[in-house]
Amino acid sequence: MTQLQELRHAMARAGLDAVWISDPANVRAVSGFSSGKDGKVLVTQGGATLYTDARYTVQAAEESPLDAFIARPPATLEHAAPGLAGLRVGFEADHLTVAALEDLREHWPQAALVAVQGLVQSLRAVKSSAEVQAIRDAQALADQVFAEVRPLIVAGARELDIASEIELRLRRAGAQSAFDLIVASGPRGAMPHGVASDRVIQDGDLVTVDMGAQLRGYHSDMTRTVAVGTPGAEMARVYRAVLEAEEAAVRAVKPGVRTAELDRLARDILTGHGLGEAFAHSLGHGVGLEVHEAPSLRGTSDDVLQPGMIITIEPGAYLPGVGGVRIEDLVLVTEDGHEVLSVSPKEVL
Ligand SMILES: CSCC[C@H](N)C(=O)N[C@@H](C)C(=O)N[C@@H](C)C(=O)O
Repeated sequence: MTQLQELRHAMARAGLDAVWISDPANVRAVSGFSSGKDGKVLVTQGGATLYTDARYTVQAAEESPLDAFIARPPATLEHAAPGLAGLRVGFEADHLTVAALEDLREHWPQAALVAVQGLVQSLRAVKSSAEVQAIRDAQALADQVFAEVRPLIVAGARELDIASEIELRLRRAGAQSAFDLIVASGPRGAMPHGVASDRVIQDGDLVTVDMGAQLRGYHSDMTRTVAVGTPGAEMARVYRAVLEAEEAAVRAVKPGVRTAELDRLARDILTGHGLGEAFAHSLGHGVGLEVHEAPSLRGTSDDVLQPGMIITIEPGAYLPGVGGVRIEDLVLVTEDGHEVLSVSPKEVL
């Protein structure tokens, strides 16, 4: 079943006649149009139209099988209005701005507008084989770039030097960085999202490198924490604890497992090492057209793993004023278990 067919089933279950898709990743998912931020899609039970403007006439025809209507608002909304009279039309409440909702109300006075959340996102959680290949390729590139850059992570280098080397190599390979590169050394490692700064790496530092490639619209995500010289005994102990939690959670990945249970498993191990409070975020998330997407591996999540999901497993421990460790793998849920897509070696400390 195509994503559009699945969406129509989901719409019927939600009692919707139509849905107005404005989230860029969702626009891309249902239409194939890669400039999702400059496009919208109206899906009804009988049709689907991509709305974009004249900058994208050629691109829309090349990328999307959907009928395209080339105009800017309000002409786009006026074009859609007659077909929506008397219908229940969903809009993406987690993306549409209040101003854009007012526009819909003004131009579609005869439609019943219904706030929906996660309608398309939930369909994106299970990847097609083409999507799995795209993410596999993005991760393979990230692994290759990490291997090239690892020797440059030495005392005297700046975090920014490492980040710019990674970005340059990704760019040269036709990709780009999936997010602002995290290179957090020494005490800066206590910031889970410590983007690269001008700090000079010191002998004895642990350095957390969290990087991903964006290739053909799909993302990868991986973290390695590496040692420069010999780290102190306390941070080496923290590293081993995080590695133990990470490996245990990866081993437990298989269809049918509740993601909240995985988070609990990793958290319990860190708690056993006195690091429960230091694990300041969720165990992981799905990865695809966005770096963070469904499923969520948060302790409060109701998500259950299914074959075809691609998730991260990334426990961490962050000690303010001292440093931090995160180790993250990108994992494909398979029919009978899992496959780890990230192959960069993990240090043994
Ligand atoms: C700004 S994208 C950062 C990507 C990074 N690999 C990452 O996912 N970091 C996690 C610590 C994170 O942000 N987790 C989220 C899902 C959370 O726990 O809320």
